[in-house]
Amino acid sequence: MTKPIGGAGLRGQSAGETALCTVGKTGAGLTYRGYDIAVLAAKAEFEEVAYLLLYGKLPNVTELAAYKTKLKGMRALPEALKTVLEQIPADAHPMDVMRTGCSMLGNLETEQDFAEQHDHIDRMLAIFPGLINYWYNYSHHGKRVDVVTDADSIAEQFLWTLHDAKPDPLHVQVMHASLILYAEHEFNASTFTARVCASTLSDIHSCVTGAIGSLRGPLHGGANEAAMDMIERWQTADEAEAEIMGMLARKDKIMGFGHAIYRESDPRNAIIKAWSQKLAEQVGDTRLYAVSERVEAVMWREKKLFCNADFFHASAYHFMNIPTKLFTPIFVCSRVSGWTAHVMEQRANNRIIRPSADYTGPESAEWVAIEDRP
Ligand SMILES: CC(=O)SCCNC(=O)CCNC(=O)[C@H](O)C(C)(C)COP(=O)(O)OP(=O)(O)OC[C@H]1O[C@@H](n2cnc3c(N)ncnc32)[C@H](O)[C@@H]1OP(=O)(O)O
Ligand SMILES: O=C([O-])CC(=O)C(=O)O
Repeated sequence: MTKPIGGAGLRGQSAGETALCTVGKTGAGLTYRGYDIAVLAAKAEFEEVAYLLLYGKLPNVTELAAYKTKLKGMRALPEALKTVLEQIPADAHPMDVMRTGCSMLGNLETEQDFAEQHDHIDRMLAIFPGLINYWYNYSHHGKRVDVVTDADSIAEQFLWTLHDAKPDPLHVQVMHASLILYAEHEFNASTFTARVCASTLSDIHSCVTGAIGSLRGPLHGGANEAAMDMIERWQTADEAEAEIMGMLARKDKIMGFGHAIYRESDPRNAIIKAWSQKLAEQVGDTRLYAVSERVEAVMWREKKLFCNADFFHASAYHFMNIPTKLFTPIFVCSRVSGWTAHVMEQRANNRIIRPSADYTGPESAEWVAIEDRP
């Protein structure tokens, strides 16, 4: 079934060109610069994919090693940023922490010229995992974690700075796949936000700060947390089925299902689902994976709605002992690569993004002096 063109949410309308990504072009596929997501997720490290998006080609051995060394050297948090993070309370939303952290970084290390863009982008990629986990550990456990670790990759750095220990290699492998799956997705809401901001010739931190705000919402990146909150309420697959049937009858939105572009499946789902199953076996889970699978089956049977990238990410992250509130910040640590690739693409061929609106207000209104108004 093809989706109708036009209508609410600019659905089906082209809002520009990109050489970065195709979404659902053959009905279900996803490619980054022509490479199939399934191949990238199976064979690449996240840094290779970030390099592909940001520098235009897959790196060779020397280029990848140099890129990882560069990123490794950019992990330290400025003291002023630590001070700001330490002021943010434990009950703050971690996406608000990401937004503030990114904005503060822009105050401390302001992009003065677009010629510096690559260095600022690489700095954000390198610093974001430590940034959120420094705040998390300080606000929740009173602990100042060292974010300058020996972690070999962004995937490992996230888990290492979260748990303040070298992570399980299987978990690092899953994180690479997860970061690759989340890296880029054409003109989704947060990327479009970044491009609109870039089109005014604003600085890179403003583009990313705005994008973080868009990703925060439960209809976009926030769905992975919302999915987790939902599935962890259920003890058995049968209970999950009964509850989902009730939610559908009440016309509730089921988080982690449906998509604005894909019609029959999200190609990222099968990949993260397989990892979730493997992790379930590792931790001896007999509940969450079974619950998730049943919800998937019921949603397809009842509504022909399929899991998007977020649904099985919930259980996968949970099995790796990642607190639910940090799920969407991981999305940021990944998608910053796609956002900034789009910012550079926008800057390279810019015209300010300024669509028109169909006016629906009154034709003309008569001025009434304030003392005469009802
Ligand atoms: C990484 C990501 O950002 S992926 C998206 C993450 N977001 C979520 O998982 C939130 C839940 N999903 C949704 O809200 C939607 O599916 C969106 C926002 C992703 C896409 O929205 P739209 O493009 O407007 O959806 P679409 O046009 O396909 O909806 C068709 C119908 O299915 C319904 N529907 C879509 N998704 C869901 C859902 N998750 N649960 C229940 N019903 C749904 C819609 O309400 C709509 O019904 P209607 O015609 O009676 O109004
Ligand atoms: O494309 C979208 O609308 C949402 C999405 O899946 C993403 O940003 O990864």
